[in-house]
Amino acid sequence: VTVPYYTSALASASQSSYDVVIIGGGAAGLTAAKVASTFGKSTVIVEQARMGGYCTWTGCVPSKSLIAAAKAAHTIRTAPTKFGGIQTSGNDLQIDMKAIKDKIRAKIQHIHDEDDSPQAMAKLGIDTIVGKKATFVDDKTLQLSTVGKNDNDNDNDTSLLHAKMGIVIATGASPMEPSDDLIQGLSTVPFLTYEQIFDLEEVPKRLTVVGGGPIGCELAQAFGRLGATVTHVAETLLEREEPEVSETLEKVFAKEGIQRCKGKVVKVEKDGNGGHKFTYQTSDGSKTGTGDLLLIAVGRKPNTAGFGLEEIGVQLNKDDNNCIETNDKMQTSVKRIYAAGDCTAKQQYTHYAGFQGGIAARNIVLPFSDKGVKAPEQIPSATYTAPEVSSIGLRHAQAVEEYGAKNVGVAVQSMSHVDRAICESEEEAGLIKIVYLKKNLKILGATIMGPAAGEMICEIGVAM
Ligand SMILES: Cc1cc2nc3c(=O)[nH]c(=O)nc-3n(C[C@H](O)[C@H](O)[C@H](O)COP(=O)(O)OP(=O)(O)OC[C@H]3O[C@@H](n4cnc5c(N)ncnc54)[C@H](O)[C@@H]3O)c2cc1C
Ligand SMILES: NC(=O)c1ccc[n+]([C@@H]2O[C@H](COP(=O)([O-])OP(=O)(O)OC[C@H]3O[C@@H](n4cnc5c(N)ncnc54)[C@H](O)[C@@H]3O)[C@@H](O)[C@H]2O)c1
Repeated sequence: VTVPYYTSALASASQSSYDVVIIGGGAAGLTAAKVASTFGKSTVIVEQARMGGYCTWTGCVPSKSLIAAAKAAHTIRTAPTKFGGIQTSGNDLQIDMKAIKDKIRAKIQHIHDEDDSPQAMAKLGIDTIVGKKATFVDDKTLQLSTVGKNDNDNDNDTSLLHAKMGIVIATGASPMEPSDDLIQGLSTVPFLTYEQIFDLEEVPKRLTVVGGGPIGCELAQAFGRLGATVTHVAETLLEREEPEVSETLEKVFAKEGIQRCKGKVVKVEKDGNGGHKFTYQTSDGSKTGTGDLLLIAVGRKPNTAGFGLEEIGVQLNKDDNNCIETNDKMQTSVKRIYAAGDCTAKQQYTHYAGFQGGIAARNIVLPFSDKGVKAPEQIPSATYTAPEVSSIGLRHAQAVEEYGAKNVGVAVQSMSHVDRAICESEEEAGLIKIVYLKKNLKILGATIMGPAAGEMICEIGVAM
């Protein structure tokens, strides 16, 4: 697999001093720039790789596009049983992974060109410097260096950039690649993360997915539906959701033929046939399994190292993967420097990253207006498994812990009683669960599992 990482340096910056300087051209940086520019401030984004960040290139856009293709394959396979009167000729659906990949690439390019590119930014009056890495010199100054040159190169290609009002750090996060202390032998066995998986041109015969978070669950199901024999190793599926979600997803995965290994991978090694063997720890001892291709999806770590943050006094949270500490105005421990998005690791979602970016920029350009705008704690999120899972606020157990069992009510509706779900043949798996305070019926949290759960949760968000 080859992944083109750097776009050509495309500098549209016309000056060396701006009101607001933003590091990172992902969801957080783009929204921060749009807000600062809307307030009439001169604004520049420095992006070391590709405008649009990880969501566009290796995250939401390719994953949701792949999931859509997998859903189409699944619909064709299951239509005869679900709806009757629709015939398919056996089970031999043809999947051309290269063609799917090419389509995904085209969608990425479309979104990049329209929404994220230097040209799109220029139309909004925002300058961009692409292909340069920003490193802090002090709280107002960044040094820019060409990406790809190593530290020992005699790099004449550096310049300084000054921020008159403030800087927003929006540098995102990268896949966690566990050391050999955590997964013995991992460094000796080829594996992929989400940074490479969307470049596959063939459906892997036997795919081992490690990790039961959103990435592991979404991709295990998608590749299963596209024809891979998937082994999914994870203690629990979507452990941050209500227990009913994990239980239901287990049943759905079993029905779709995904082999589940409930435990933690502790060791991997080559199996001698071009594949791998893994050992995982379960409640009743260690077990093994094998596969051809290994996908590691065990979390993402904030990009906060190697560009001078600590040297200028920006505090990192050592207990939380060295994410950047901010107050609720998205301001770091250094007054003129703000941070937003995955590098703050609060919750890693595109919409939240954008929201935080907007708050950071707004608080830079209007520092003296009231007390500043704050980022909310409760945000809706959705995981695009089938059925979709969305949630907001507290889970039942969290609400009980905070308010006491006798004060908390729960309303649960199974999808099997929802007429709309029955019509769509989607009633088998899913629920709507709302957790509330009994005394005033205030909603504390909600979970939806079912078709379009990601859309439906917003209504509850508005109600909250
Ligand atoms: C497979 C996958 C699927 C996902 N699906 C969803 C989804 O469905 N819904 C959802 O809400 N979220 C999803 N996410 C999460 C989402 O992608 C992130 O929350 C979002 O991209 C965060 O945006 P950001 O701006 O903080 O960072 P990023 O998008 O990571 O952007 C950071 C940018 O900063 C640049 N940069 C870093 N350091 C420097 C430097 N020193 N100088 C210059 N530039 C620098 C990087 O090159 C990068 O382009 C998914 C993530 C993955 C991996
Ligand atoms: N639809 C969406 O909004 C969406 C989709 C994908 C990713 N994301 C964002 O990206 C973040 C990162 O996703 P992720 O799924 O990589 O991470 P995650 O942190 O959500 O989940 C990782 C999982 O891997 C497990 N794990 C760790 N080590 C393991 C081992 N050795 N063996 C087996 N399991 C192991 C953990 O217990 C955990 O459950 C998400 O939390 C989310 O914020 C969002």
